[in-house]
Amino acid sequence: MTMREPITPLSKIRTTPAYTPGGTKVREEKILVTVRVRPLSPREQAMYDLIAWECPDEHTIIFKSPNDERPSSSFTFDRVFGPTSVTSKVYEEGAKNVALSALTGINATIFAYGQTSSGKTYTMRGITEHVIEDIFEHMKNSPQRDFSLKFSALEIYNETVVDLLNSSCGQLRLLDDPEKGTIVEKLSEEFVRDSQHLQHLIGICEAQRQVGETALNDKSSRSHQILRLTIESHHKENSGRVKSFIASLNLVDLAGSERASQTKADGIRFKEGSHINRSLLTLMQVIRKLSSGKRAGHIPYRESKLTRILQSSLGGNARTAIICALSPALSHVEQSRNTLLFATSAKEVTNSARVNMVVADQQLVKHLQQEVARLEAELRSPEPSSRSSLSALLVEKDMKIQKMEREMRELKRQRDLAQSQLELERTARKEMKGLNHSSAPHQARKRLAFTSDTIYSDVTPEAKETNRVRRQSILRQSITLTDPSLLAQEIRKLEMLQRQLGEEANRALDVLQKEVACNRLGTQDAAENVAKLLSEIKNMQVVSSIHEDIVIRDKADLKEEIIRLDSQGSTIESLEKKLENVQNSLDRLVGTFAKNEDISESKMPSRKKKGIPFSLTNSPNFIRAPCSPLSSSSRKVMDEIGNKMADHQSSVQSGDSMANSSKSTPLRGDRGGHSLSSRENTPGRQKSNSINVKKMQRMFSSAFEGSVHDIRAYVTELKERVAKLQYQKQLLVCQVLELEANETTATNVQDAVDQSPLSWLCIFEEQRKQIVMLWHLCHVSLVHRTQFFLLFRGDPSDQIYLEVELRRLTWLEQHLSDLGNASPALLSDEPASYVSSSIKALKQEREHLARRVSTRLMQEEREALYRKWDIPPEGKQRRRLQLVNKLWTDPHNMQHVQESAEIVAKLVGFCESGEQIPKEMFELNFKSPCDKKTWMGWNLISNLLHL
Ligand SMILES: Nc1ncnc2c1ncn2[C@@H]1O[C@H](COP(=O)(O)OP(=O)(O)OP(=O)(O)O)[C@@H](O)[C@H]1O
Repeated sequence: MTMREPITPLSKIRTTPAYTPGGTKVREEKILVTVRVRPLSPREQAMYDLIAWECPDEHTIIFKSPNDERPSSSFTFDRVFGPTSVTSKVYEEGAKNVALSALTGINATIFAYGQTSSGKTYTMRGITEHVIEDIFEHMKNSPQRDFSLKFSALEIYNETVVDLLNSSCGQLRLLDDPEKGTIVEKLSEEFVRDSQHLQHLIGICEAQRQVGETALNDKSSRSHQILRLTIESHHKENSGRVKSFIASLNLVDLAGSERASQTKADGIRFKEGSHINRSLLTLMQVIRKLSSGKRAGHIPYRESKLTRILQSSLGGNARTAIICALSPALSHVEQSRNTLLFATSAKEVTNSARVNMVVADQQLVKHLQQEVARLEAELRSPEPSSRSSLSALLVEKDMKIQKMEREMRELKRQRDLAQSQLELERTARKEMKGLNHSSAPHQARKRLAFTSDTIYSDVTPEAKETNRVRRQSILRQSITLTDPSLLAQEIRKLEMLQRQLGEEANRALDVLQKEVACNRLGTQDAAENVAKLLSEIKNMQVVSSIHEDIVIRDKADLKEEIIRLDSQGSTIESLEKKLENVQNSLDRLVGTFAKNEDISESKMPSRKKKGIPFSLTNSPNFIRAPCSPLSSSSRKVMDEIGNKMADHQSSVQSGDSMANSSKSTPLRGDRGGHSLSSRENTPGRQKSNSINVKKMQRMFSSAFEGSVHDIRAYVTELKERVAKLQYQKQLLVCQVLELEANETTATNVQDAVDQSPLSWLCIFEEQRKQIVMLWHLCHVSLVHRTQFFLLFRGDPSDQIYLEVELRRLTWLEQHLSDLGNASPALLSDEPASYVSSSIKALKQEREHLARRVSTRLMQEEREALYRKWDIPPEGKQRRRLQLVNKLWTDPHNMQHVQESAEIVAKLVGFCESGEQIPKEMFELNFKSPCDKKTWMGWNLISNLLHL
C-alpha cells in the first residue's frame, strides 16, 4: 500500500467484474430511518426558545405545542433518539448494522438529513468514528480474510463536485457507466493502511470542506460531503473459495436545509443556501417518488448531482440508513416537521441490496486448473460408475464411426457411378466427332465463312451447344493454368520485341542514309519522297523505354505491370499510326516509280499478280490488330511490291541463278524463280516470263527500286510485328483478368498440374486437338503448325504457349466467322478477304514446300513417302505437290498430324541438327536457327535488307 497514490479514477475501483450470483442473496429492505433530536443549543437557550418535541418511546416523536396553539402530531420511525441519546447509541441502533454490511460485500450508505444546525455533522462525525473503529475491529477479528480498504471523499458545493483529497484538481465530472452507474471522473482514492491513516485522511477532508458562519450555526456546512470507503476482502488460504467481496460504504453529511430569513444569509451564503435547498428538494422528490411505489416511473435522480451520485443508495443496490437530525426548538418547528415528513417518506423506500462478489481472473484460472487436475485424476482412476459411463461413450462413438463409414461407402459409390457416366458421355461424343471427320475439312474449305460450330456441323444443335460449352470450358481451364510468372515472362518478351523493333529501325535508317548519300535513289521526285520517308522513319524510331529493373514477384506486381503495359498502348498505337504514314509515303514513292516504269514499258503486257510466298500480310500466322486495318489502296500497292518481292525472294532462297532458270525446263506446279508462268505454260506466259526477268534485272540493278522494296518489306514487317505485339498484349491482359476471376479454380488446376502429371497430360492432349482443328479451320501456315506441334509436346511449361495459341486461334476463328457471316462474297478474290488471302498463302506455301521435296529428301525417302501416302506415279500434279497437298489435311487423326509435322520439319530443316529449339522465341521469330536461309515467318529486318 502506498500512502498516496496518483489520482485513481473511481471507475477503476473494480478491477475485475463483479456480479451477484443467483437471486437468493438479493436483499430487499426498507431504508432504515431514525430521528435524532439534539438538545437545545446554547443559542436557542439564549433566545428562550421552547422545546416543541417529545419522544415518548424509542420509535415515536410527538409535536407538543407548549402553548397548545397547535394540535399535537405524532411520527413513528425505526428509532427515535431523544436529546439525551449519545452518538454511540445512535450508531449502534441506527447505523452500525447497515454500515458494516460493506464488510460482507453489500453497499451501504448512512445519511444525515436535517435543517441547518440540527446536528448532522455532529452526528456523522460520531458515526464515522464508530464505523472506522468497528471496521478495523472486524478486520482484526477476521484473520482468515484479506482486506483491502480504499478511501475517497468529495463534496458537492454549489452543484460542483470537488475532490476533498485533492481539491486542487478543481471541479470533477460525473460520468455514466453502464455497469457501475454514475461515477466521478478522476476522483482520487487512497489505500488505507490503518484506522489512524483513515482518520488522518478524514481530517484532511474536514479541513477542505466548505464551512461558513450563519446566524444559526457558527460552523455551518455549506456543502454535501460524501466520504467513501471501499472494502474488498477474500479468504486468505481457502483454495476452494475463489470469490471475494467488494462494497462501498458512503458516509453522507448533507448540508442543512435553511430559510434565508432564519439564517440571515445574503451574498455568498444566500447563493449557497439556494443550491443546498435545490439539491435537497430533488432528494426529497426522489424519496417521495420511490416511497410512492412508482419505481417504474421517472425518478429525477439526474436533476441534482447529489441524487446522481447517491442513486444506488436510493432504491438501488445498497443498504441505506437515514438519520434525520432535529432541533427541538419551537422556533424551528416548521423545518423539523418537514424533516419528519421527509423521514416518513424515506422509510417507505425499498432498496435491493446484493452481495457484490468478485471472481478474479487469476483466481478463476486457478480454480479451473484445480478442476481440470481433479477431472484428470478421476480419468486416471475412474470410479466404477465413471468407468461404465466411459464405456457407454465408447460404444456410442463406435456406432457413429460405423455410420460415417457407411455414408462414405455410399458417397464413393455415387462418385464412381458419376465418373463412369461421364466416361460414357465422352466416348459417345468422340464417336459423334468421328462421324463428322470425313466431311468437316471439305466443308471448311468450301464454306470459308465458318462459325464456331463448323467442327461439329453434322451434329445436332444440342450436341453443338454441348460441344461449344465444352470447348469454352477447356479454354477456361487452359486459362486457369496460367501462372502469373509465366504471364510476366510473356510481357517481358513483348517488351524485348518492342526494343528489337527500335533497334532494327535504326539499322534500316542507316542503310537508307547510305543510299541517299550515294545519290542512288533515282529521280528528283523519288529522292524527295525518300527524304520524306526518312524523316518519317526517324520519327517512328521512338520506342518506349523498357523498365528492366522491375522484378515480377507475384500477382499484385503483375497487375501493376499490366497497368503499366496498358498505359503504353498509346505508344504502340502511335507507332502504328506512324507506320501508316510511312506506308502512304511508300505508296506515293512506288507511284513515282510505277510512272517511270509505265513510260518505259507501256507496251508490255501486264503480268498476272502473284502473292509473296508466305506473305507476311497474308500469313495466317499474322493476326492484324483490329486497330490497324490496311487500306485497300495500301493493300494493292503491297500486292504489287509483294509480287516483286516474291520473285526476288524465291530467286534468292531457292538458290537458282537466272541463268539456270532460263536453262531449266519449266514444270507444272513448280514455282521456281524463273517459272512464274509455270501454271500456264503458254507462249504468252513465256513472253511474260521473259519480261519479268528483264524487270528483275532492272530491279536489281536499281538501288532505288531495291531500297523501295526493302523499305516496303521493312514497313510491312514493322507494322505486322507491332500489330502482333498489340494483339499479344491484349491476350495477356485478358489472361490476367481471367486469371483473377478464376483464381480459386486456377489454384486447383495448377495443383492438379503440379500434383498429377496425368491430369495435365489429359488437358494438354485435349488442347492440342483443339489447336490442330483450329489450325485447319483458319488455314494456318503448315510451317507454323509443324514447329508448334513438334516444340510443345506436353511439358508443363508448355501450358502458356498452348493457352496463347488456343486463345489466338479461337479469336481468329470467331473473327473469320464474323467476317464470313457479314459478307458471303468472301469466296471471291477480293483482296480484303482474310480468308481468301490465307488460303492463297497456304497454297503458295504448299507449292514452296513441294519444291523442297526434291532438294531436302533423298530419292528413297521420297519413294517411301509416295507409297505410304498413296501418291500415284502419274497424276495431274507432280507427285511431290500431291504429297505436300496431303499433309496436314486430317485434323482429327493425330497420327496423320504427327507424320505431317515430321515431313514438313524435314522439308524446312526444322530441328534438323537435333539441337534444342528455344521455345521462348516461338512466334517471335519463326526463322529456324538451323536454316538461316529459309524464311519461316517473322523475318528480321536485317535479312530483308540483306545486311
Ligand atoms: N446531539 C448533540 N448533542 C450536543 N450538541 C450537539 C448535538 N448535535 C449538535 N450539537 C451541536 O449543535 C451545533 C450544530 O451542530 P452541527 O454543526 O452538527 O449542525 P449541522 O446540522 O451540521 O448544521 P449545518 O447544516 O449548518 O452544517 C454544533 O455546535 C454541535 O456541537
